[in-house]
Amino acid sequence: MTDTMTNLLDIENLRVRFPTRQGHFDAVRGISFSLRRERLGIVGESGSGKSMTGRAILKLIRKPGQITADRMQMGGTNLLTASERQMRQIRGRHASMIMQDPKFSLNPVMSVGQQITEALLAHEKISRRDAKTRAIEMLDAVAIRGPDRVMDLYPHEVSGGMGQRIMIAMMLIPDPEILIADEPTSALDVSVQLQVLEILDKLVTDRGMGLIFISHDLNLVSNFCDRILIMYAGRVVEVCQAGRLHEAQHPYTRGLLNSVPDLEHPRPRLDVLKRDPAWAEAPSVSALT
Ligand SMILES: Nc1ncnc2c1ncn2[C@@H]1O[C@H](COP(=O)(O)OP(=O)(O)OP(=O)(O)O)[C@@H](O)[C@H]1O
Repeated sequence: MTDTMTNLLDIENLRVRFPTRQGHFDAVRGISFSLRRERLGIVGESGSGKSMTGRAILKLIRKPGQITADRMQMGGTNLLTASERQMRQIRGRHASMIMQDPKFSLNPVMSVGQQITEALLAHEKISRRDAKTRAIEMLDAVAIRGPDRVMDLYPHEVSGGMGQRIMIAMMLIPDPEILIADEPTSALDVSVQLQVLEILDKLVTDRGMGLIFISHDLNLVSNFCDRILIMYAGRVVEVCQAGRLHEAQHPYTRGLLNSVPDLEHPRPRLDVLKRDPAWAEAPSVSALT
């Protein structure tokens, strides 16, 4: 049975800092959370520090950006002291990240089939022929119709939704325990969005993965995730169980909820989100479990 109570990840007092001409800018300002085998949503407006949080977990912040924390533990590994070599292994085997636009992540001069096959060969001791069969099975697993044909296509020949599913297939090759998805569906139209979400959902349920789902769309996240961190100005202002979002207390969360159109209870005008400078100064709410 999958152990659902052990934390896959513990992050305490994480900061991401960028030096600037005027001093420094803290994109993430001391946030704490843990991840179990669950769907954890991170929501907030543009610039609130969601992507930097996701990238910091895999130490993918580009220089001169700096990551500091009191603790960053992924299973048995202390991420704070892990070398770049160890981090590459972690990124390959334990945790993967799906970005918003797959076109930037796929190699433009290799066919889809070649990319998946090469990735499989790099991770497993199998023959090229078996790798090809597995690649077709993987495309099939992420609901790609006619996988044989898709194997021969190049990234520019596939649609956004298909590209995103191919990326998910690639990310699953090492069978990671943690998947970080940064706005994975925001470039897709609604029906394709749902297909990609279904695939991610199945992965958490069937493989017992922990998913960090980053989005600016509170509505989407509340339907899809188990627990939600609401970020504002680099801090976590509120933590909610998705099913209890209607009980959210923080005015920023309430504002995000009220600025979403509701088809069942339409309002003549949506609320404009008002901001209070005090929100940015309040201490970050802990989401450790
Ligand atoms: N290299 C950099 N130097 C200075 N500031 C940076 C740098 N990279 C990012 N930032 C700032 O860090 C803040 C957080 O960025 P981040 O990408 O995490 O936001 P986000 O919540 O994911 O927003 P979005 O939804 O737009 O992606 C932003 O204000 C951004 O301008």
